[in-house]
Amino acid sequence: MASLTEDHPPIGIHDINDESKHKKLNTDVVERESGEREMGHSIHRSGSRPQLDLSKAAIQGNFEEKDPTILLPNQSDDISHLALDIGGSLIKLVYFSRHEDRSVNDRRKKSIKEIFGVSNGNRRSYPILGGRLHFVKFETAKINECLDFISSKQLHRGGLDARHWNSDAPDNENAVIKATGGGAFKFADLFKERLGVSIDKEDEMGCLVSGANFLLKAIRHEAFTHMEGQKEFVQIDTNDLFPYLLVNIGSGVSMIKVDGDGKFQRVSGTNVGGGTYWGLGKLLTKCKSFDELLELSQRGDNRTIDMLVGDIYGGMDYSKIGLSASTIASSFGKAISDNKNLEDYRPEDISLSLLRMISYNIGQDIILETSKCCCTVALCTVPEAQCMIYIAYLNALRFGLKRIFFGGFFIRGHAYTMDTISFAVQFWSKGDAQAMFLRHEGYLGALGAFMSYEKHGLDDLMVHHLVERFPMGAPYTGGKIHGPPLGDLNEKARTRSSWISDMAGSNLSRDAWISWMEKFVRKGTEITAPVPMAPPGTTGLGGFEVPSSKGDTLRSDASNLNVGVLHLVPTLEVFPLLADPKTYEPNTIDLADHGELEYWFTVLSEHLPDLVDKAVASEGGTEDAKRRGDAFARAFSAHLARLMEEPAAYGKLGLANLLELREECLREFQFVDAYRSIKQRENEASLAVLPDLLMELDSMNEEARLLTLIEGVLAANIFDWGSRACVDLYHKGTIIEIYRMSRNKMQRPWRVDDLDLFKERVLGLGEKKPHPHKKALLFVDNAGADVVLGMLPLARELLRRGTEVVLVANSLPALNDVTAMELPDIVAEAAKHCDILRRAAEAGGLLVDVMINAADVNKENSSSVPLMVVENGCGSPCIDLRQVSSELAAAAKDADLVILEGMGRSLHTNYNAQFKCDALKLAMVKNQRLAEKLIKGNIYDCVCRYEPASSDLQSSSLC
Ligand SMILES: Nc1ncnc2c1ncn2[C@@H]1O[C@H](COP(=O)(O)OP(=O)(O)O)[C@@H](O)[C@H]1O
Ligand SMILES: CC(C)(COP(=O)(O)O)[C@@H](O)C(=O)NCCC(=O)O
Ligand SMILES: [Mn+2]
Repeated sequence: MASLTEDHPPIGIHDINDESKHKKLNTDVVERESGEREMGHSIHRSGSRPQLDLSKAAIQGNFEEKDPTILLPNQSDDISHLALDIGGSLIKLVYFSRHEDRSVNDRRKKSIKEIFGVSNGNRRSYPILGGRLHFVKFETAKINECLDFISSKQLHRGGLDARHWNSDAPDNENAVIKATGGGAFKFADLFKERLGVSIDKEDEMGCLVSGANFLLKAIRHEAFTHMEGQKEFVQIDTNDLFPYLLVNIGSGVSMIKVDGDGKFQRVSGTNVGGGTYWGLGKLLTKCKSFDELLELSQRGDNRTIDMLVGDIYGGMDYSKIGLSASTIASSFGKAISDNKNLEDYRPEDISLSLLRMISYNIGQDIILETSKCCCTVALCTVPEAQCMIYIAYLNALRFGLKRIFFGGFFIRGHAYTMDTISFAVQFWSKGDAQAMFLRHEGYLGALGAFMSYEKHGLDDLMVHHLVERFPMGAPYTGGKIHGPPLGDLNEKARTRSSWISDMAGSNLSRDAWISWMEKFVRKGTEITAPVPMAPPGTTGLGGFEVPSSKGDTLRSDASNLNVGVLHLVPTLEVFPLLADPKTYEPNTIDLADHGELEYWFTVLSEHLPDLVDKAVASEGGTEDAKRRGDAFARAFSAHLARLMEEPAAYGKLGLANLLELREECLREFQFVDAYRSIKQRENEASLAVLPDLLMELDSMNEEARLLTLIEGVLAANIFDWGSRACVDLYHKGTIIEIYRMSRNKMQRPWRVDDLDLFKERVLGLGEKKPHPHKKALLFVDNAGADVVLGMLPLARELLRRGTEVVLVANSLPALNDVTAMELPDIVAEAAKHCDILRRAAEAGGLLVDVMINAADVNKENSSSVPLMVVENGCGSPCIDLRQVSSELAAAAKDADLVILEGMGRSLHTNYNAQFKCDALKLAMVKNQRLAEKLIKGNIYDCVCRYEPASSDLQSSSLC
């Protein structure tokens, strides 16, 4: 069983290459490092607080360098980003790292700022810089490892980058770290000695409370109930949070009545707590870790060692005082007469007996303390932890508190412990009070200390500002490469290329759209999978065993996979056009249904080898890339395995979360854009034929044109490298065959077909006049044909009708989705051949850098409704509209039409979303099961769902 006392492999992916660097940093590390490695040496990265002292700043080294190191000699103690809770058993660290600087040359941004008047952080008097909150713990007994960790990351000096700007300077005399817990006093000198920093001591109870308040207000899925193995997240109404009882079970136990921010009273406590259980357990069982001890208890039978009432009363109850024969009369009492040695008892039984005894004693002590003694409780029949919980309940009762939140590392996310606690609270309160647990149970104090830094500006963070992401702990990143090396990329690509051209030569002339389609074929033949289609197992998963599920036993790695890094993105906002953000649920598919989870688990697992191949090839197929590919596969598989075991481990789980997790894992291992070359090739091929498509469209009447345009969007949505069925298609046929098949499937009625309704609005009907929308937000999906031949022509049609168009694309790559960074070039290329697009793009500020032939521009005709591009704030094939970029939120303010395109954005998420404005959801369903479930149809069926904003919201017609 792995434990804190074992030597973990080094932390983070870069450590794989340099095992000596962090050797023996023995932690339950829950953090990510990749982002930090990506960072440049920029001034913006110097900490979580903006108050940098820039006086005497100087560039160090070569002025010609792109990102020269900047020295800030006077920067002192005002970068707050490390806080500690040094407890009797564990040291908890919370630290903040800045997001990597993404200030790339994005011509889109300038115009967006001008048009919408938004810039990051303009809602605050000083900017909050985006970053990440990391959670790490160490054993207090191994404080030197903690100091090494802080020192290796230079956390005491304002972050990783500090070593760049001040590497030769002596440690800063004035540096101060906020810390709470007894160790803040005990180890203050050690910190000064080893790190040169002073400890600013914060009150422990105050920190616990402010940590709990912060979590309960800012994290969507922080609090949960746990009954009979079922975890259920509770959305706390922040206006109705107080009062509550906070029971922190650490080494000792504290019970705190919380009435508000900074308003609390410690009402009870005891010295017999988690530390007692662990300490005695260690002595008696020789267990090496707390988890091992806890796991033993699950297989224990305390009756072999505890003296029960029945043992004393000859098997009978002592009914006069209400004690049953099975009640523990004396913990460990049997050892008196058994005449056995310690070795003769099973460690499992000792552990369980101890767990019960400790809990019982905690209860009894607090009874005395609170003068609420109840002798029936002293020998009560309820199991283990319930006595102390009874006391918690008594206290809750005393103060009229209905909610009891349990924190502290004793809980350890342990299902058995939580179930016992919940049962007891429910039992004694007759269902009136509720026990709730916190995902960041052990980090309340450290978070509170972190919050106590003045002016770091995190106090008013809202739920949508925080995105939790899951890095991998050390055990999964330290592995070796498995499987044979990748084959010869060129050879495979050549073979495939000639095969595709053979196939492409046939049967084209029958098609009406032959002119541009023919060219597409020619271009399309160049679109080969740029990476080998290696058989599963040759990379990534080869040789890797996913951690086995152990049913109800504790997982050694669970604490590495329990809490993630909290990404603070203060510029995220709730999409303003959501009809009701409170009831909005992005996921259409709830993975709480185990059958559903199993299905998607299989889909994602089967897609993994192919994805790893693409990712490795996208990074040049180097040894390093293969190593990272392998680590990515391990990490993602471990997450999937963990979620299979406990679907709610990381908060409420929907399909969108799984798909995002995959993208996050790729980024974790520095796969910046796995489908980059596929996207490029498909863009080129599509752009080459766009003018012909546009010509053809222009020759149609407006009704035929609108139909063809919507058909085009649906047909082109087939180019989806995330769908197993589609990827299989790409292996079997040419791009042209796929497109043709797709167009042929376009016969109406589609499975969900509201086109007539949409047409009526856009073109009018009979007496009804056309009523163009003022402004449309087009959430685009895939690169290549999807955006170029599908969404751009649709955008052009809207522009032509006087509708302002905003193309909304991903901020970060995900599968073959087009990103906001890529779109301006695509639009610019398209605009070369299209006046409407060109003028609109100019008006939208997208064409500022493009060489436009002056003669082409008809000045009189140059005014146009604008075409713009905004980023959506995410990097996933799905979209959670509770967390979008501020620029999208600003762009949405006066929009009256939202078009969501693709399976991820309009089916997996948002299929049931209601908007304040008209909404058009367009997608091809590229998964049989989803087609059956969602639209009672089949794979490749299409959805054209139009929902007008009007109060008489019409239900879509399922054909
Ligand atoms: N990995 C672990 N190592 C040691 N103790 C652990 C571990 N996980 C859970 N525990 C339990 O958590 C207790 C410490 O809880 P914590 O909230 O950190 O309190 P403290 O601040 O007093 O150290 C330990 O005494 C033990 O019962
Ligand atoms: C990841 C996707 C949502 C992307 O689809 P898109 O949004 O591009 O239409 C989709 O490919 C998907 O659900 N794939 C997994 C299902 C499957 O392989 O059948
Ligand atoms: Mn997509």
